[in-house]
Amino acid sequence: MSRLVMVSNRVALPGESRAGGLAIALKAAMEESGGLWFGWSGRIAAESGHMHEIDAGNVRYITVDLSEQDRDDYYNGFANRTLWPLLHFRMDLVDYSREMYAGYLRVNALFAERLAPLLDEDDVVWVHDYHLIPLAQLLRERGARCRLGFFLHVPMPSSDLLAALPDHSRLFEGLSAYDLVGFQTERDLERFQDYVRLFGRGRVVEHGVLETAGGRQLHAGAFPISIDTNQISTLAAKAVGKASVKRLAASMSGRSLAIGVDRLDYSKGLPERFRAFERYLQRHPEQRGRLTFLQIAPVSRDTLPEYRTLRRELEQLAGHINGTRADADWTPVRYVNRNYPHASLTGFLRLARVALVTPLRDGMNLVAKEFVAAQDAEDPGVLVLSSFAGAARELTQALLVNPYDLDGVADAIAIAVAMPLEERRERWQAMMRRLRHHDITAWRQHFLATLRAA
Ligand SMILES: O=P(O)(O)OC[C@H]1O[C@H](O[C@H]2O[C@H](CO)[C@@H](O)[C@H](O)[C@H]2O)[C@H](O)[C@@H](O)[C@@H]1O
Ligand SMILES: O=c1ccn([C@@H]2O[C@H](COP(=O)(O)OP(=O)(O)O)[C@@H](O)[C@H]2O)c(=O)[nH]1
Repeated sequence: MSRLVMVSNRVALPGESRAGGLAIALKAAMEESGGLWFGWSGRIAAESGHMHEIDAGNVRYITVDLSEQDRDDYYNGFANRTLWPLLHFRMDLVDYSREMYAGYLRVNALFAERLAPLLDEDDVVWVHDYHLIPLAQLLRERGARCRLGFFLHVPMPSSDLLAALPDHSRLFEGLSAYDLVGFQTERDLERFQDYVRLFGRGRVVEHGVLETAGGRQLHAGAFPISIDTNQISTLAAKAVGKASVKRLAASMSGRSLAIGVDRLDYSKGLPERFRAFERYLQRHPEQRGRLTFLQIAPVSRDTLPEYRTLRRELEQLAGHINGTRADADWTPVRYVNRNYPHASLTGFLRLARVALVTPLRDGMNLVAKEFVAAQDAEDPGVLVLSSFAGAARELTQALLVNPYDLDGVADAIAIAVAMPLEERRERWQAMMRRLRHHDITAWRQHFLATLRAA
């Protein structure tokens, strides 16, 4: 069997636990299959390029340090201030400069330089996410002849938005050096095909087979990422015995819990969610005091101005809602900027009657899937899910909402709180069937089998 080489900006090193779906999903996939995981060490050094090696179980981790300048231009800059907002349909937040783009290409070239000598011809290399779009081309230029696949974890936006990026054709034509390009959903794939046809100087030979300007054929498909369903389910059942979970349960004083769990990111629709919860309290005064909303929001990319502004806005909103709506013995919103490990987080999810997963745009959203897997089959909670999350394509039995429609989200919360047990069970069973079948192992195997056959 050929060796699997995963490449991603963020590598989940042994013992590390930090919010972020890509790292959590790849960790599960990597531990199952073994191989090499290559990426940024997360460390800053005087110069870029120093490598670290760790062997743990069947996985070898090789990571590279970056200089402050490279981190700022590549990760903070072009990846997270240009591509991230663009790919999440937020043109208003896109910040582009040639310097940042040059830094992005420089770090991709450095990764290719360090990785190419480690590759064998029969390796299968799987590159992840928008940080590393040009990597295949740079590896090929350095002699890599193995299979190369790419998976985009974030949405692929409408082609008109992509076309607004300076130098977009150079960037996206780089994808043609891969043998297979994977997206989260069919919609993402369709939008990419539109881009290739309308702006990418290429042609759609047939659905899933593209020809680029240079005449190279490339396969593309939808591969919705998932979770380790059994593991989350088992962990959640065990977690209810943990002290942190028991304390949360005791603190509810018989009230129901609504939960949100998201990195503190503007794509997650948190201000809109807080306002929708406030709207629920206004529109349903009879339910006042019956539901407490716990939002767990570990800080993310917190040196970037957009993220700091969001943090201030949420602090104000939580303060405003609590100041105007709380009672002496009830605080409507609990807002926590901590990162919890899965061992307790899954227990929190299991305690909740309602989960609010209402991103404005999200590639997939693993929290939505984890919430379903964490439920007690006898008394499952209700998922309120944005139709703009990739997960909504699969979890169709959730209460699907438009996160911009505050009244609609408020009504969905009220419906969720009042939903009879029978209906909750039916919806949950259908979603759980899907997740048992389409788990992280199925995702990895499907992508790799398609890549090997491409
Ligand atoms: O590494 P960070 O900059 O701290 O950000 C965390 C990750 O955020 C994004 O996650 C995406 O991948 C998830 C799994 O496929 C998906 O469910 C979610 O919708 C996406 O937002 C980002 O794409 C990753 O590269 C980051 O590591
Ligand atoms: O305190 C926290 C908050 C989140 N997460 C995890 O971070 C991941 C978030 O992935 P998702 O796909 O929902 O969004 P992303 O952050 O990748 O955009 C999920 O596995 C969460 O369980 C976590 O471990 N601890």
